[in-house]
Amino acid sequence: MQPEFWHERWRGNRIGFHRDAPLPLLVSHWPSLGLPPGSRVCVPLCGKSLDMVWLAAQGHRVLGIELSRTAIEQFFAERGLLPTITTSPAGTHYAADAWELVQGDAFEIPAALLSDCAAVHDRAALIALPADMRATYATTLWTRLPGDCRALLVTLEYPETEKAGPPFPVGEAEVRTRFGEDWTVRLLERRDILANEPSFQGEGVSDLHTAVYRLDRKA
Ligand SMILES: C[S@@+](CC[C@H](N)C(=O)[O-])C[C@H]1O[C@@H](n2cnc3c(N)ncnc32)[C@H](O)[C@@H]1O
Repeated sequence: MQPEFWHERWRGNRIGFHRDAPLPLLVSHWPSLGLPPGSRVCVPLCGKSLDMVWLAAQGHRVLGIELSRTAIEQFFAERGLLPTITTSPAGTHYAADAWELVQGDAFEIPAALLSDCAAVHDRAALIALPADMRATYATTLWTRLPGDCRALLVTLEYPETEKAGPPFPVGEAEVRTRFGEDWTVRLLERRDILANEPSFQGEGVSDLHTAVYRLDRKA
C-alpha cells in the first residue's frame, strides 16, 4: 500500500471506506475513555472521516494525519471552512475551528506534534495497512504518543484467504502482539457484522466481525 495507491483512490473518488455518519461503535464506546472536554485526540490515517466531526462535538480538539490533500480539502470544504495553512517538518497543516489536519506520512510524525494528544481514535487505519506496514505503524506513531494516552482501536476480522485487503483482517492475538508491550489492551466488544456488509458477502467472505479495543499507555 504505497502512497500512490491511496492518492489514486482519492483522485478517482473510490473511497468506499468513507461513512456518511460517525461510527456507532465510536459513539457508544468513546465516553468510557473518560476524557475531559478540550483534550486533543489524534486520528491517524483520518481521511475526511465524520468521526472527527463527532469528536469535535464532544468538545475535543482533533489532530488528523492524512496523506491525501484531496481528503483534507474535502473535509474543510464540506464544513464550509477555509483553513489556515502552515508547514512544518511533519507536513502541511490545515487548521480551522477544532480541527488541525496534517497532510503527511503518519509514520514520520514527530513525537513533539503528538505530545499533547490525550487519546487516539483508530478506525480503518491499522486495518488499512498490510502486515509489514502495520508493524511500522505500531513502532513509529504509537510509540511516540505521550505517557498517559488512551485509545480506541477498531478492527475487522475475517478469514484472510477469502478476500484481498484493504481492509485487512487483524485478530486479537495480533493486536496484543503489536501493542501489548507498551499498552494495556482490553477488548470492549466484538460484533458479527456480516449481515450488514453486502460488499464483503459479494466478495465471498463467510464470517465477518468487528472488534473494539481500549488501549491505555503503560507508565
Ligand atoms: C481506509 S482509509 C480510512 C480513512 C478514515 N480513517 C475513515 O475511517 O474514513 C485510510 C486512509 O489513510 C490514508 N493513509 C494511508 N497511508 C497513510 C500514511 N502513511 N500516512 C497518512 N495517511 C495515510 C489514506 O489516504 C486513506 O485516506
